[in-house]
Amino acid sequence: MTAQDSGKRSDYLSWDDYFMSVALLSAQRSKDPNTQVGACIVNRQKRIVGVGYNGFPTGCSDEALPWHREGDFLDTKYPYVCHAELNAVLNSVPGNLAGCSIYTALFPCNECAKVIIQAGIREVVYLSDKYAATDSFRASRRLFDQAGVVCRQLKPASRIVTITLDENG
Ligand SMILES: Nc1ccn([C@H]2C[C@H](O)[C@@H](COP(=O)(O)O)O2)c(=O)n1
Ligand SMILES: [Zn+2]
Repeated sequence: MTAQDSGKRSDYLSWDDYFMSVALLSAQRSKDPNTQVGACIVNRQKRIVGVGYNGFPTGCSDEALPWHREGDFLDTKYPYVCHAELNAVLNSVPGNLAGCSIYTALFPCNECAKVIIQAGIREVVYLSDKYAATDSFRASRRLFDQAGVVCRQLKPASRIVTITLDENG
């Protein structure tokens, strides 16, 4: 019997698109007004073992710290925000991340690159590389290259994934 004869749906999400969609859905939780990033860690058995998004550390109010991009360093978000990839690693189910892949909406910065490498993650799948020209992201590339972590930009099969939160489906 062919796939067509079986009646199976043909427009289901690929694994790559599915895991990136989970990362992007997680990003919707971010309070950052400028850039919302989500990350999803997947093990070799294609099981999701951690998700995260960019936000302030637990216990630090989303209203008491600044979300600004400019101004004195201490008056911007940068010294306070935890990146999506860091949170995905820290939120992961206790165990081993060795050999896992991380799906992230935005290519990891150098600080997250160090965490990803040290956690044993071997593949980075990203959607956007909008900060590729900055030193932080150039450093990440260098770290990943040396550590043998494979990076690939996802070219999604489906550009739009629709989720309707409606009790009638
Ligand atoms: N791979 C990345 C890159 C950035 N982030 C977070 C950190 C900030 O909340 C935001 C970047 O802010 P922007 O300079 O674009 O206003 O994105 C991350 O979680 N993961
Ligand atoms: Zn980072």
